[in-house]
Amino acid sequence: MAVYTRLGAEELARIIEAFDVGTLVSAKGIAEGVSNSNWLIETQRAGGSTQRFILTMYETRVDVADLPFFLNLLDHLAARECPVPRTIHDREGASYRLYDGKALALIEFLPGVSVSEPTPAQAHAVGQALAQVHHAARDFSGDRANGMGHAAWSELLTACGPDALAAIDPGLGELVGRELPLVSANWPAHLPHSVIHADLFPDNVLMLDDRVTGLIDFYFACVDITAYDVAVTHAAWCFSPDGSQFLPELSAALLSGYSAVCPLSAEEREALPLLARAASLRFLATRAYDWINTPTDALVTPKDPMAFARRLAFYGQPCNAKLFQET
Ligand SMILES: Nc1ncnc2c1ncn2[C@@H]1O[C@H](COP(=O)(O)OP(=O)(O)OP(=O)(O)O)[C@@H](O)[C@H]1O
Ligand SMILES: N[C@@H](CCO)C(=O)O
Repeated sequence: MAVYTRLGAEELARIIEAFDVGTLVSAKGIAEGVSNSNWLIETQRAGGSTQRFILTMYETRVDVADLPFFLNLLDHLAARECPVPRTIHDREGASYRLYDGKALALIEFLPGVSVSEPTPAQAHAVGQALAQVHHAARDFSGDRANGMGHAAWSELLTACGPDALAAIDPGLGELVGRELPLVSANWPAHLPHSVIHADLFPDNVLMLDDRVTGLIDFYFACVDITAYDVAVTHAAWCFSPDGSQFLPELSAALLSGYSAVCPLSAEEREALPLLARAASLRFLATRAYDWINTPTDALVTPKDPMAFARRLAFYGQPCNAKLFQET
């Protein structure tokens, strides 16, 4: 249950009064998500029309200093027709407010659901939407380093320690020990950079049939290698959830959707197998760390690190490098 902060009806009504959105008529805590507290808010204008919003209270993971980057980015992308929620500024024009020492923001509610068994048509639409974001962000002036780059994966995996990794799986330490230095040594830093989402998993995409209605949860967004975001999205969408099965039709559809909007250069395609190994390491690292460090009585169930160890092993096989080449 991801509502860490309890807010009473009167408190919520006072918070909503700071925005020119009418009066609060309902507020429901949202169970999905693990990082922040989220409420689905409904308000009513004097004329009787109702509107829905998402109220987010940022808990420990998001640094308040990064909020202008995330929230300005949403407004920049929304203004360029990307399917992302607009932020609602308060009556003083601020995109977030502080309440009881925590930051909160009100954003547009978007319809749609997160799919759990994507079809090729849906993967194609997601590829297109990702490329649309990369394209629309080209003239975004904000800058933010990737806090979840290879230094962070190394640190997290070192903090796990060999014994804990071996307890997850006997072969995990060896896999990580081989892949981490390989990815660092071959990092294609010369490739084009842009603002990237960096976490575009199915649960961060809202869809209606084959249409993307919302890309959400931009709280890992940063400036990094553009093709790395394609690799992250590929790793997130093109396998069975446990990583044991590669889904070639989803892969082809995602890549063709992306390239229809932003063609991938030969150099980017060449680098994608390595970037996909990097993406697998990134999620393996955070998942392994959480697996080891989440108390057994916590409300949140940690995600399986092996699902990304399997992806890492898949992308590391030379015969699979060709899947990123144009077909
Ligand atoms: N703009 C929106 N429109 C509609 N629903 C939304 C919107 N933003 C968030 N949601 C809903 O709230 C849920 C939680 O949002 P989100 O994924 O941003 O939470 P989080 O705790 O920050 O995420 P995570 O655990 O993935 O880091 C989503 O799964 C979705 O159901
Ligand atoms: N999307 C990530 C969690 C947020 O970084 C995962 O599935 O491991």
